[in-house]
Amino acid sequence: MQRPPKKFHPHPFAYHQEIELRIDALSNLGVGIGRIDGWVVFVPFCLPGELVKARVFRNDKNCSNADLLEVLEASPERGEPKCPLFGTCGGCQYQHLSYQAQLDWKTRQVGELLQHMAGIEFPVLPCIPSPKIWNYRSKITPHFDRPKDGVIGPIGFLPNGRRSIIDVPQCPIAMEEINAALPRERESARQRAKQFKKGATLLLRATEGRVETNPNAVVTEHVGELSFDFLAGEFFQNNPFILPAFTGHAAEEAKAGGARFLVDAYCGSGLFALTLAKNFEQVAGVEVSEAAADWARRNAESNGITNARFLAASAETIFADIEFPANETAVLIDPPRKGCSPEFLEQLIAFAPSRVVYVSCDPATQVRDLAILKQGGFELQKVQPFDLFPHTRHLECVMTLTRRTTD
Ligand SMILES: C[S@@+](CC[C@H](N)C(=O)[O-])C[C@H]1O[C@@H](n2cnc3c(N)ncnc32)[C@H](O)[C@@H]1O
Repeated sequence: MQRPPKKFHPHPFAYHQEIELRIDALSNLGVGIGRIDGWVVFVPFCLPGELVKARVFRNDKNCSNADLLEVLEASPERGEPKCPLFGTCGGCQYQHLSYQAQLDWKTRQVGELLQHMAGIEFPVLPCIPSPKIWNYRSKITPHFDRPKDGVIGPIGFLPNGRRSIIDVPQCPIAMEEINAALPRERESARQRAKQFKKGATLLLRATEGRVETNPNAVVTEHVGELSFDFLAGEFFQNNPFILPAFTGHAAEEAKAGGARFLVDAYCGSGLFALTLAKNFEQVAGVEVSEAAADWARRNAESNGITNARFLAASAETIFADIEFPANETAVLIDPPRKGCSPEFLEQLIAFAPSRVVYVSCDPATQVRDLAILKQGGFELQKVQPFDLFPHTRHLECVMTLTRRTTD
């Protein structure tokens, strides 16, 4: 048997002990959870209901981690993964699960987070599917490590829980044009191996049917009747197929209470501010990246939108500047994964808008912030997950809150 790593803690299982267990649930990292005599064991790539054989590689304080060896009794939801690297590559967690079951798990995951983290029992609406479930990603960024003796090793992504990059020649969730360009880009990097003193990251961004590899090139994405220019290396939602439904839902939720004004905090290059602008008299966006705020202004102009202005600043500063009456204002927030800062939440509560539409790619930090907003006088009205990332554990979740009336 292979020798355990120095830090291996031998209880309750020996290093590489083979165990059989029934999987009960999936964690929010998409990993199967089972129990042996009440002790929790995490096993990736298996599904609820399955009986599996697994090999323990780590015991933590109150759980163990094991690699999947064999599925002894398969779930009826189990399907054939499309990618030969599924199980090795860290990009996808759910290719072996039917698409409907993926949606069901994502819906359930949000409900459980609400219950466990904030003590809120709330009916989460079924996760909205992506219109395209393969070849939907418009951006990938394969990496490679420092070339050795002038030769580049694997070019791809980090495998699950391990440190060395695995070679990814094709990626079935990336757009067709990205897969068509990938062999050429990988070969071109290999030809230039001597130029790289360190590891590097390649960029492949597909818009308008072509692939851009220069992060500073201007690219254009179309959402409904609007077009958005931005730099290829910058943030833009990377599943364009679902964006009309996603922004349409945000629009419905923001205008539902009859608000006349909209604040879009963390607005990037203006996706929500500009797609929602026709529903409001005036819109104000705030974005910390000077460059992104500038693109938002230019996108307003190129789309003929005259009722939106953008501030390049940290999100909380918008409240000092805003002249909209709070009871006629909806605030849309779409922060990075880490969620909102305490300063922002404090200012938002003090401003007390009539509605908040909170969009997030990490429902855990969203639920954490929701608990603060609830204490600050807001009531949860609707929870709608969207599957921007089929076959992965990721999702976007839109929560609508209204201000509690005092009478
Ligand atoms: C998840 S992205 C959303 C962007 C935009 N809503 C979209 O969908 O394209 C989050 C954005 O928040 C910006 N950001 C991060 N921290 C910020 C802060 N403290 N204040 C304002 N914007 C911030 C980032 O630069 C990024 O553009």
